[in-house]
Amino acid sequence: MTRSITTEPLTPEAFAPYGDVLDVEGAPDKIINQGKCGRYHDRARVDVTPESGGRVGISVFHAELRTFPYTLDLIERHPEGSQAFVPMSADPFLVVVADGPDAPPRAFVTNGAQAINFHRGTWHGVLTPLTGSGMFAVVDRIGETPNLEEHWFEAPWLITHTV
Ligand SMILES: NC(=O)N[C@@H](O)C(=O)O
Ligand code: NI
Repeated sequence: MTRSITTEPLTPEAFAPYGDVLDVEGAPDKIINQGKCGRYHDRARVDVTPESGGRVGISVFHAELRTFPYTLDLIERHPEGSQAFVPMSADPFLVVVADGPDAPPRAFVTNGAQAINFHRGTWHGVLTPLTGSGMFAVVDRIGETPNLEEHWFEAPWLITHTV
């Protein structure tokens, strides 16, 4: 049995229970660089549990592009750290989150000018680019522990998208 959900546009309000949306909506917090740059200051909660030996790191992911309908058969979470996906091309990508393994997932599509940061412990789908280079800077916890809990669905979710 395949269950289906459809995508919704990504907004900071809708995503708030799961993480942060990084964008340049509204006025910047600071104007810097001789007035040539707006700084949207401290807009994501990076958490790497240093007390458990974690440190923050920046990696680059180069992921294959995916298409709709997208079959979601796995969600995961990182109990010891947050995880940010920062696209290195101005392209929309799919962001899947869930309140728990037994809760229906929520699927968001970014607008091409957004990055996201999953809060520590947020159930999410893996990095899922849709168009562009598939290249992302990923800010997350570097440490000796796996920092990964996976849940494989008995029945996959089919994610559809209507433009
Ligand atoms: N495994 C890994 O580094 N990436 C996943 O955590 C992911 O969310 O894509
Ligand atoms: Ni992850």
